[in-house]
Amino acid sequence: MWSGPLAPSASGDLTWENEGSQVGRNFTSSGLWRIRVWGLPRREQFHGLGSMYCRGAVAVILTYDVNHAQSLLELEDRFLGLTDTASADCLFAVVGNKVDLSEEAPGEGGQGGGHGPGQAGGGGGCPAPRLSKQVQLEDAVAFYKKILKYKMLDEKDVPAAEQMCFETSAKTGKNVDLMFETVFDMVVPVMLRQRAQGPPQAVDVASAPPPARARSGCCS
Ligand SMILES: Nc1nc2c(ncn2[C@@H]2O[C@H](COP(=O)(O)OP(=O)(O)OP(=O)(O)O)[C@@H](O)[C@H]2O)c(=O)[nH]1
Repeated sequence: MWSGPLAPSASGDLTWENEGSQVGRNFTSSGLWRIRVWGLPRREQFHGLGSMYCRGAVAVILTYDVNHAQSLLELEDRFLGLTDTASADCLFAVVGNKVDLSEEAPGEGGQGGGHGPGQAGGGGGCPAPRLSKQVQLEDAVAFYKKILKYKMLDEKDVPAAEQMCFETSAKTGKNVDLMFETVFDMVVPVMLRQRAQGPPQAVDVASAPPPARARSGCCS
């Protein structure tokens, strides 16, 4: 299901739009484009758009950087409120990205590292600097539980935190398919239930009565 433009293993450059601003070039990152909609943008001027994108959403994927503790805090402080417009039975996933930067590379002895910027799709034979992982999966699980509290959802009625918290790498593709497939497997029944429960919000133009023919001026 998640092939094509969402496949993180695909390579090649691509530009894409994020809330109206061109923010990136790198096809590997495009695997997280949909995540970006909810987790970003960081820039204040686009924040108003966040709640617009969340309106009626059946799933929200909140993404942070496992190597920057602040990015998880920001999800709570700045982005959780944007989900107020999501649908009542919206599913939430919490995704820690860029795990490749703090994972031990094969054959390496596990030295700590500096804080160079992550560059998915980079390469050229130079070993990437290793970062120290600042956010653990348990922190994401705790955040997921905060989301449930914020949304006043009962843990019994929603998927378990352990099912909805992931650690991914858009660079290596680690867990990206798993995350999207898990979310989609859960979202489809929610969407079907919503459809069965009520008519769509959209106006059905096909069944609308034709407008009375207006008399035009002298030439009709
Ligand atoms: N190593 C690594 N780099 C990544 C990963 N995902 C994105 N990047 C890189 O991180 C940089 C920022 O990526 P964006 O997709 O623009 O994400 P952003 O959230 O706008 O930026 P940051 O929050 O600063 O990471 C780009 O150079 C990406 O290629 C990943 O999983 N691993």
